[in-house]
Parts: sequence; C-alpha cells; structure tokens
Amino acid sequence: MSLQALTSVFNATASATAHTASNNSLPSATNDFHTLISTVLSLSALRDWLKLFVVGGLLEWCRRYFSSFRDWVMGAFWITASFDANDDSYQWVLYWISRHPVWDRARTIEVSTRDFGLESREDDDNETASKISYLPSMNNTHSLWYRGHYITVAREEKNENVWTTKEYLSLGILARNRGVLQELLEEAREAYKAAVEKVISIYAADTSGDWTFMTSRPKRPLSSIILDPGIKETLLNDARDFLSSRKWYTDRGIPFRRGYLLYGAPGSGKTSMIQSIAGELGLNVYIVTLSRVGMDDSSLNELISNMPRRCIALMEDIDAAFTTGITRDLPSDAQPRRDGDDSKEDSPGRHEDPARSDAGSRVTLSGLLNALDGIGAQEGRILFATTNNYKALDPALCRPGRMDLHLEFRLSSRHQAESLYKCFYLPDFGADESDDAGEGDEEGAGASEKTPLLADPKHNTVSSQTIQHAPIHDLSRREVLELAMRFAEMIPEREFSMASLQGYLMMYKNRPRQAVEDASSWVEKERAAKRERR
Ligand SMILES: Nc1ncnc2c1ncn2[C@@H]1O[C@H](COP(=O)(O)OP(=O)(O)OP(=O)(O)O)[C@@H](O)[C@H]1O
Repeated sequence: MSLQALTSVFNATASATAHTASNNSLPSATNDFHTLISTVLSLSALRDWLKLFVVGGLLEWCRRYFSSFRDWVMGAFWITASFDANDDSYQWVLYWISRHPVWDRARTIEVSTRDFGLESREDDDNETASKISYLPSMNNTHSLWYRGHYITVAREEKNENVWTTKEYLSLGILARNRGVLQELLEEAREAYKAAVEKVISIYAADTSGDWTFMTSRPKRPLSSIILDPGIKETLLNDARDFLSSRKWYTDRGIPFRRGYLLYGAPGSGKTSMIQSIAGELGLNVYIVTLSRVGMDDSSLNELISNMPRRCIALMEDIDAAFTTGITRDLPSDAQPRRDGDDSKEDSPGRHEDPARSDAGSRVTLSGLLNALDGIGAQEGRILFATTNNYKALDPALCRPGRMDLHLEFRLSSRHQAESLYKCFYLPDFGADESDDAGEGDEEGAGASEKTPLLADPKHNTVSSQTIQHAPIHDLSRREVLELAMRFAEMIPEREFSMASLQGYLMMYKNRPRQAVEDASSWVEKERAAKRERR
C-alpha cells in the first residue's frame, strides 16, 4: 500500500518536472507541488515517524529535566558524609551504628567479635556472648532511619597503594538541614565517650605511617600501683596542673608540652603507672616506636605532628634507641641493644607494636629532638619516656623542655612488698592504700580496725577506686594484715622487683598463709638463680 503510494509520488514528481520543463508554466508547477506535499503527508508511515520524533524528543526533554531536578534535590536534600578509618569520628559512628536496632532485622550483616575495645569485660561471665557485634557488611549499602530521616550506610575498602587498603564509611542522609548530621555525630560521640569511660584507647602507627586505633585497656586504678610515697601524687598533680595551664603557657610563650622520664629497674611499675595516669586524666595513649621498620626522621616528625592535641605520647625503653656516645646524626640502629633489655618482663601494660624491629629504623637523635620540640610538635601533648638505663641517655634528650620531670622507680621496698601482699588478699585494698597516701610510709595499726568500705554505701565513690575481689580465703582482715607484715619482713629491701614479687604471689593466689611460709625459701632460690645468671 505505501509502496504504491510512493510510486505514485515519484510518477507525479516526474510528470511535474517534465511538465515544467516542457511548458514552463508557474501556476501548474505550484499545483503539482501542493499535490506532492499532500501526497507525502497522506503517507501513514511518515506520520508515525513524525509522532515518534515528537514523543521521543519530549521524553528526552523530560529525562534531562528530571535528572537535573534529581541533582537539585540531591544537592538540597541529600547529605553525604564520609569517614576515614584513621579518624576518631569513624570509631564513634561505627560504634553508634553497631548499637542501632536496625541490625536486629538486617539480612546482610558483618558479624564481628570486635568490640571497639569499649566494654570492660572484667565482670563478664559469658564473654563469648558479649563479644558479638553487628556491623554493616563491606561493599553493601544499608539503610536505617534516624529521627525521621532516611539514612544509607556504606562501608568500603579502597586501595591506598599497592600494599595497603583503607576502610571508609559513608553516610547518606535525606535531610534539608545539615543539623541532623551534627546531631548524629554528637550522639555517636557521646555514646562512644560513655563507653570508653572505663577504658583507655591505645594507638600506634600503621604501615603507611598514620595513627591507627590498636586496642584498649581497662583503666587501671591508681591504687593498684604501689610505689614509694609521693611518686604517684607528684606525677598526677603535675600532669593535672599542666593540662589546666594552657593559658599560662601561651601568655609566656612557652610551648604547651610536658615530658616525663620514668626510669629505674625493670618490672618496677613504669608502664603500669603510665596506663593508670592515662585513665585518671582521660587521655588516649599514642605509642611511638622509634625502632619500627621504615621509621626515619621525617616520618617520626610527621607522626608526632599528627598526634591529637591532648594525648599521651609513649616512648618505651628510649635507651634502647639512643645512648650516650651516639653521634647526633647516626642512625639509631647503628647502636647495639643493651644487655639489660633482653630481660624485659611481660606486662599487661606493655603494648608492643607488631611492626617493631630493630633492623629497619633510620631515626637519628637529632631527628628525635627536632620531632619532640620542633615547629610541628603538637601542643598539649604529654610525653612519657621510660628507660632502664638512665645514665645512658643523652643529656640533650633529658633536658627540661623535653623531659621536665624525672622520676625514679626502684626495686621493691618492704613497704611495697607489704602493700602488694594486702593488694592480693584484702578485698578492699584500694581504700587502705589511699589512706597510706595521706599518711606516708606509716601503716597505722588502726587500719586493721576499719570497717571495710565496700560495706558502706556512703563510700561508693572511694570503693570504685579500690580493687574489689571476693575473698578467696577464710582469713580475717586482722590476720591478713599480720601476715602482710611477716611477708614484708622476709623480703629483702630493694632486691626484687615488684613484678617478680607479683609473680611469686600469683602462685599462691588462694594460699596467703603458705605464701608467707615459703617466702624465705623463694628469696634464697631467686638469689641463687641470679648468681647463676651472672
Ligand atoms: N609498683 C608496682 N605496683 C604494682 N604492680 C607493679 C608495680 N611494679 C610492677 N608491677 C607489676 O609488674 C608487672 C610489670 O610492670 P611494668 O611493666 O609496669 O614495669 P616496668 O617498670 O614498666 O618494666 P620495664 O622497665 O621492664 O618496662 C605488671 O604486671 C605490674 O602489675
């Protein structure tokens, strides 16, 4: 049908051309042209094409209009926030998300035993059950509602370079006002803060040289650290005073930084003290491992300047890296490790960096000095350095401004041995111990007459600082105190570390009387072992 029509159009065109050529008559040509147009328009296929063209054009226009409308809506009503795994806010938000009820119903989730290091598990009977938390699974987009706003959550890993990948979290929020993001972040931070109240967070440098959350430890009560009278108080008061004196430092143009050098015998409580101070001051600990593989002056500098404003920077066994006689520009690994360092005793307070190795560090002493008080050094940080070999340290490292306060930790005194014994066998030891702090070295006989603080609700705040454990023996308080005195008499003054005394008492956890009876033979055995080692 249309073929026929087309043929007739061609015939008409041909005859019109022929006619024009032969007669050259204008009115007739116009007529033929009209005929041609009307014939073409009468073709149904062409009409369909025209319709298609118009409708298609309209659809494309709509598509483009809606796409720019969508972009406008996204710009005006959709907020996208992304969080870097190395940033604190990542921890807050992930913790907050893991607590969201949406995971009770979600079908694709990541089940994790990671607890963000938040819950102190001291009292957990069923530890395995409490460890499980639910997180948004990787490379999936999840959705949830928050205060009437629709939120999408996506976690993904991106390649940083050939070797390392980094985790990111992004939130998309359907909201006109950005205040909702602010509210969410505040809520997440508060939830996280409440959860970390019982713990301190430990950070270390990752392989790419960024600070990364490593683990957390329950706060250690200060009363559990038994030292010569005055040391704890001096340190805590000084650190507290420093943290509250920002303006004083600024007004006088003094860099707002403070350094503490804790030195002395291995196993005398240096690391434990730092852990405890961090808990008391509510600061996180950033471990600087000078001997970490790949560490050099510039990465150390960068690491130190990337610390947060208020934190504790911890450099353990600083003598192992820098000793007297080292030229200021020699790499630290040119020096052999000192003998005493092999005898380190394991401590729950010690946090070894997995990347630690003596082979790969290129940090020089001048690099360390610059990093500690150079332009980039972070304001408000407290540096704790520990060493077993005080005399070996370069004076430049120890000078005020870098290490402002030097505190010696000695081998155990009799007083410490007695307190440690009480710490093991008295259920309310901390209360006793805090009284000691006020009374100096004296252990008043009246102490044995005190009512245990745990029984008195008025003393709850104090007892929360004490070491609480159920009695594991049937001795009365007075008997324990007498045994503690006898135990102290058998321990020679300044001959054994607190760590070794702790190790000894651990063997008699449930046998306080036996611990006293066997103490002198243990002392003899230890002395013999020491002689042999020498
Ligand atoms: N003064 C102390 N009071 C209570 N416990 C102590 C004390 N000193 C050591 N300990 C115990 O001994 C162990 C080791 O202590 P810590 O690691 O703090 O010693 P350190 O001085 O840092 O040792 P190192 O010099 O080897 O690093 C810990 O388990 C700790 O509980």
